[in-house]
Amino acid sequence: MENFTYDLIIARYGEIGIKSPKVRKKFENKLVQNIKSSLNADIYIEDGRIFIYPKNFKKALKSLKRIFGIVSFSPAIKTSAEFNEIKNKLVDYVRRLGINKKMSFAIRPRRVGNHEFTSQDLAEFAGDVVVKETGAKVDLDNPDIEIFIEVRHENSYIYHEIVEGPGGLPVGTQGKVIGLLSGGIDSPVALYLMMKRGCSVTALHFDIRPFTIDGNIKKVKKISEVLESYSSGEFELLILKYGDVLKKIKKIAGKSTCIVCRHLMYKIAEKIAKKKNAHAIVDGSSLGQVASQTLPNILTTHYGIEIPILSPLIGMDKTEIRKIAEKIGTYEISCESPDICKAVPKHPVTYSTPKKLTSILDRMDVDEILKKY
Ligand SMILES: Nc1ncnc2c1ncn2[C@@H]1O[C@H](COP(=O)(O)OP(=O)(O)OP(=O)(O)O)[C@@H](O)[C@H]1O
Repeated sequence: MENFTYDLIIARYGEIGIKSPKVRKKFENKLVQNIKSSLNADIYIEDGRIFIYPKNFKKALKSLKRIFGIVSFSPAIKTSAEFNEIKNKLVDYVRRLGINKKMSFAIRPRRVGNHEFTSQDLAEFAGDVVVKETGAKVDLDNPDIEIFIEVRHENSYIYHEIVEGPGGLPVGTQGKVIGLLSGGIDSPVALYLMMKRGCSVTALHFDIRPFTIDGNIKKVKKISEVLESYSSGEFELLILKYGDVLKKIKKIAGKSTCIVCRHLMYKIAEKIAKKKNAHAIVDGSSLGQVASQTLPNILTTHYGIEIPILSPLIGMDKTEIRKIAEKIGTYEISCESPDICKAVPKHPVTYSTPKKLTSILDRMDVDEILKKY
């Protein structure tokens, strides 16, 4: 690909295409806006394809892998729908690709609009051009290389690569969530998955020092930078001091420290959700992974919270979560230093109840705590 100069990138979207025309238009516009916020380019949408003319090609190819909503894309050259012009460009293209007589190829034609030829005519013509130019053999079932020629109205596009995009929905089309972001492996993955489903994210990190090491904040900031690179500019990180609150919780809650700690994090997140116009809280809980993540504890920690608490990792095991973390680039950062909370009791409760939680909260001035956030 390095030897090539292309004219444009053709990007495809998936799920947006099956929406009603009104929703589709809205999502398409958001996708274009997100692409524009990530790269400097002229962009057009036509017949369910996005035509991107970037100022910096290399950077654009890298950026498109991180824009949700894009299913795949292809760097392409453009010419008219005239067979002679297609021939000239195609000859140049297969030369640069280095196709030779030992290789096999297939032409994959596509046609949109009214033309005097069919897709089959186009494939036969183009196949002939390539055979004459290179001596390569046609193999439609298992070719060494596929050459795509799309004729769209008065233009044609030639390409040979289909690069996988991240899929999902454009960030911002599904509103905003408050994401609880620790320095661990799980929560960055949870937030990534919600961005992939179209949510913009305000990430909250509760700074629990002195119950953790100083390096944790630096780690959270680094993780946030990675997450931000997938967000098309719709990500922010808020770091909230929580050490003094945790001190109080530990003193009063004893074995239930983790339950009360998580519940108050949700309470604070709920308050911030109202301020930020967010519609849900997201965390990285995965059922049974640690003591606070049993079903009774989940019920208790969620008690009295009036907006949904979403846990996209709830049914995943550690290996699955780790794989995604590696793929998106947060795993190594999360592993840089251990993310241990020194407030965790020796024997944390695994079966708590809302009644028990309420009795502990009654002994704390929760309103006073919430006022600070
Ligand atoms: N200090 C924190 N700030 C913000 N959110 C937190 C914090 N600690 C925990 N959370 C949230 O609570 C979830 C469960 O945390 P817990 O420590 O019980 O499990 P974990 O498996 O270690 O999670 P992670 O790998 O995300 O740290 C986290 O995934 C995260 O969403």
